[in-house]
Amino acid sequence: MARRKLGRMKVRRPGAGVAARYLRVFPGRRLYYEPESLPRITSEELFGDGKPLELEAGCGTGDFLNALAERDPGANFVGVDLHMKSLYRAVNRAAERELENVLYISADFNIIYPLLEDVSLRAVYLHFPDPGMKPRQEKNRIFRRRFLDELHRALVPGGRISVMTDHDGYYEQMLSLLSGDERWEKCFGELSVDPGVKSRFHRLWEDEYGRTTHRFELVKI
Ligand SMILES: C[S@@+](CC[C@H](N)C(=O)[O-])C[C@H]1O[C@@H](n2cnc3c(N)ncnc32)[C@H](O)[C@@H]1O
Repeated sequence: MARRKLGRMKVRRPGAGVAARYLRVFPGRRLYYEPESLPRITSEELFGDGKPLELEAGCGTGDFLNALAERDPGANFVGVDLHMKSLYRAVNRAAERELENVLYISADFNIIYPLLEDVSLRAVYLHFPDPGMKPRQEKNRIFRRRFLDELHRALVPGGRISVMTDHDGYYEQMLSLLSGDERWEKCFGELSVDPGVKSRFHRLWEDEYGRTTHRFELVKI
């Protein structure tokens, strides 16, 4: 099945109050040229408290992140994605559940790094990232050397990156980037966090199309 077919879905635009509460938009030009004009991705700046912070890169419709937030009110959760319709769905569902500890940001994760503070994130999730439809789009992948360097800087000691992908080629590239990188404890197999809810793409690839999910965690040493 063509991957792009998965993008079709009907979503209602959130009302102004819901958007103001749950959605932030960080335009690309501003993020790239004037990141200091945007809020930093910390619990203090985004939620006004000092709770541990977890982040999902390419959160899509937020099914996984909203479930994490509902399960753990003692922490804050931020989802970042480029696709506004997916974010609308994530935001609408956060509002329906009256979650107080989740926020969604419309932004390109590949240029968001200046907003991440050192030693500030407890966990990062990268689940079913886009592999790119064409070879020339592979350069837009999120999992690359800079991703590992910046997240190693931003995670607390013992902090985790959780990765899942159904894409064999992307998985091979991840393993090759990780070979010889001794900054992480690498754990393959079941993930340590399972909110009991699969993300939209996890359901699609695993349950509907029977694809195998590669999964691993990197724990910052
Ligand atoms: C295959 S979907 C997976 C979504 C979700 N993690 C899930 O498992 O259902 C990949 C998501 O990554 C987002 N994405 C791709 N490149 C991105 C980037 N550079 N910055 C932020 N989001 C990105 C896409 O918009 C899409 O929602």
